[in-house]
Amino acid sequence: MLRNSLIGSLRQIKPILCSQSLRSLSNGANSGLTTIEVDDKSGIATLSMNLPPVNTLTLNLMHDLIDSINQIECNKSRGLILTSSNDKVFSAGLDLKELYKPDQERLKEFWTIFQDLWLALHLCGIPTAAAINGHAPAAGCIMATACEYRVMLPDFVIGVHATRFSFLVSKWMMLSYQSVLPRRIVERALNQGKLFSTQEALEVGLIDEVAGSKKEALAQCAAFIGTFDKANPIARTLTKRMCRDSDVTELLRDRAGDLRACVDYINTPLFQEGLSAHLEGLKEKK
Ligand SMILES: CCCCCCCCCCCCC/C=C/C(=O)SCCNC(=O)CCNC(=O)[C@H](O)C(C)(C)COP(=O)(O)OP(=O)(O)OC[C@H]1O[C@@H](n2cnc3c(N)ncnc32)[C@H](O)[C@@H]1OP(=O)(O)O
Repeated sequence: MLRNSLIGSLRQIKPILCSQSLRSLSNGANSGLTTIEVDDKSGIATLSMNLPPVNTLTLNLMHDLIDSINQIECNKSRGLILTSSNDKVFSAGLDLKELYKPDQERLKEFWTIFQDLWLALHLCGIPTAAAINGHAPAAGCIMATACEYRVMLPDFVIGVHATRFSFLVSKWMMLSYQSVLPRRIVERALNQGKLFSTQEALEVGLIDEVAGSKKEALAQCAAFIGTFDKANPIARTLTKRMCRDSDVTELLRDRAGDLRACVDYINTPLFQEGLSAHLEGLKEKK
């Protein structure tokens, strides 16, 4: 019953490219904001975000990421490693400019594609790992928590600091955080608007390992993906999705309701004033 409902709901987001032959993966279908490199020996695909200066999740980057995840999954790669081609920032999270005094229709599209991206990553059938080679605040952290394993480089920060600028997070974003960290730590960290240093993130379990370089981080992610070699891939995929069922059901059950609540909240003076101050702060930092 649970399995059937899960498979049913998963069909909604099944990659539409799966019938095509995609052995040589390219980003022809998107605008080049991501790159995919498949290691011929291991069969593992590395998906890099490549939107200077800080990989903000714009509509275009999110579209590209979803296309790329679908391509990698359809091509039956052995695993997916998400990383950044910027050596200082993994992702700065959602594009704040999209949230400031937004055009209402575009805001709806923006939030819907963010939901899609999280679902695509969270339910990706193959093993996933994040090589976090730079700062990963807010939605950058949420993308990393949607992966199955996290390796991070030293001297960066990761976490959801939304409350610092009067943002809330959706329940599904909170559940994503909570799928990695104990609830009491999530509650405290979300309320504090805490960004964890690499070392703190390791201590609480937000990341699994620290790496000395990006090359090492990719190797550690690949080693993690290798740990599934003895598992039957279909059984593994179904098991992963069953484990994640309660996290995604919350969103799949009422995507429209989530969209409405988020759009309403983003339009409040509380949110807009907090965002305006945050954008000023980013400018003044210079
Ligand atoms: C009751 C109902 C409940 C319903 C629920 C309601 C939900 C409401 C939804 C609200 C949203 C939910 C949660 C939010 C998720 C997000 O992801 S919001 C984004 C948060 N991210 C940040 O705050 C990160 C901000 N950036 C930084 O801290 C730094 O940039 C950095 C990542 C640490 C990198 O620093 P550095 O390398 O020094 O680069 P900078 O010089 O700071 O930045 C370069 C330029 O990029 C611009 N920029 C940075 N981040 C963003 C961004 N997220 N969006 C847009 N633009 C960004 C920065 O301003 C610089 O621009 P220029 O000055 O023009 O060069």
